[in-house]
Amino acid sequence: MRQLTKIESTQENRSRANDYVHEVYELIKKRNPDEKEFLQATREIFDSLRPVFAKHPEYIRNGILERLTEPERIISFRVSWEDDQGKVHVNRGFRVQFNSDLGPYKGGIRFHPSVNTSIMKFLAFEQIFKNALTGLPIGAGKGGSDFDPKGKSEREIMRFTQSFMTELSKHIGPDVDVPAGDIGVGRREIGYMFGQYNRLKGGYEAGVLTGKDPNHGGSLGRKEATGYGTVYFVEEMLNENSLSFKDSKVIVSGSGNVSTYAIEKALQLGATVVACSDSGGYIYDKNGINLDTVKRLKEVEQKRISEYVKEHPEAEYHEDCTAIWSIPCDIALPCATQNEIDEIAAHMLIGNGLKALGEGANMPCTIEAITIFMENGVLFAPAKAANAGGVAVSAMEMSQNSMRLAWTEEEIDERLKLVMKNIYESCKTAADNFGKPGNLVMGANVAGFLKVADAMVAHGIR
Ligand SMILES: NC(=O)C1=CN([C@@H]2O[C@H](COP(=O)(O)OP(=O)(O)OC[C@H]3O[C@@H](n4cnc5c(N)ncnc54)[C@H](O)[C@@H]3O)[C@@H](O)[C@H]2O)C=CC1
Ligand SMILES: O=C(O)CCC(=O)C(=O)O
Repeated sequence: MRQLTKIESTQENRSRANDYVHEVYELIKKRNPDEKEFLQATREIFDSLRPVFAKHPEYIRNGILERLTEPERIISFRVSWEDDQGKVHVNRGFRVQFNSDLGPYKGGIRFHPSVNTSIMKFLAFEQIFKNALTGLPIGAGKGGSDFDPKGKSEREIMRFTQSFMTELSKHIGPDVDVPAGDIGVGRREIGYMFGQYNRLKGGYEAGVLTGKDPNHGGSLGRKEATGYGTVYFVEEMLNENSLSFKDSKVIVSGSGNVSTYAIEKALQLGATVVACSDSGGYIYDKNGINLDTVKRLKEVEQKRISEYVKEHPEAEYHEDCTAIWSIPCDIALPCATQNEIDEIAAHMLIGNGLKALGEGANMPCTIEAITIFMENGVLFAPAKAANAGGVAVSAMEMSQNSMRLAWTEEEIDERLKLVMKNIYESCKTAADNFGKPGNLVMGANVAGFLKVADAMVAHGIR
């Protein structure tokens, strides 16, 4: 971590920093008026960075904020495909290549009907800071399509994914841009994309995608990494405050990749997980949900979470997934999607005794909800830091692919734990150095920013 405390932050520097941040934010609003998720993500960062610019006028001179908030490249393309009945469909594909100062663009692919430019840009923007925090050599990107995988047959998913990759393949490569999974994209879709990429290139480029099956070039531990990493990070934060997962009551939203393995690790650390959800509703079991059933329903049978109560009549199912936050708990892990916790949910959780929250999903809490948590003394682990374990193990997959070898599960887990611990320490130190001890939101934003800003200065104005 850089030595930051020696530089004076004078009144003049502070007001120049405020003016700079204000001017750039106004510019971004003007340039991207309809991109509410992107504006939300930038606003949260900007609020943290004022003190940094007061101490580092060189970042203002180098136009870091203007450059950091404009993607290096946005690729948008048509994805045509044929369904099982022979009907032709057209979806829109995206890849936002946001920043390459620390390494090849790196970030997941999302298939969900809500995907649009704003959501792609917010996710790729968040990825800049998250990837920087890992300390690994990866830049930032994100991609996806407004394709809805729900209700599609196996062959339809394959045809769509191949068509998507036929265009995307022109823009990626092991040293250029390395996509992975996100909502709606797991090992199966990565497998189809990998097959299609190599078919088009006429070779075998192992490092072009991560999240592959460990039997076919993937890393052990990648599937578990985001969920496990989130719990490791939260456990660091809890321990610092003489708390732990042991004997605590936990709620995890979602029941996909991140949620499943966050639940698994929380259980291993002695917690009781009383609720989880999908986009249709949530299940609640006061004695603790059965993870084996959730895994089978979701990973194998691809069913709705409502099916759970057929096998566990002692549990309750409620439609309206947002009501999951009305259940009393000590620790909440939102692991489903953006803005799933608003002010109302935040007040409910606090009223029911919430002690800590860890963001497994990207930007699951609104800015207003974050403020409420902080003002009420809830320990808060922000997504950029807490869910960085997934991309960290992706970077490890890239290393293994380059070396043409495979590390063991234990080796990956040790490395993941260390990365999460280091991220926690960097966030804590940055928050201390900038006068907001314990504020990990500010700490994550500042620590990630400094890493990438220094690289941008070193690489010249471009
Ligand atoms: N897969 C990864 O390695 C990483 C994922 N993330 C983030 O974690 C979140 C979840 O991603 P994955 O688990 O990969 O996706 P997934 O597709 O495996 O699972 C998403 C889950 O969320 C549920 N869901 C969607 N909207 C919901 C809503 N409004 N309320 C309740 N449940 C809802 C879905 O039914 C599904 O169970 C996303 O925000 C993603 O960007 C972040 C870092 C890495
Ligand atoms: O593993 C990766 O490259 C990307 C993970 C991701 O999309 C994320 O961290 O949000």
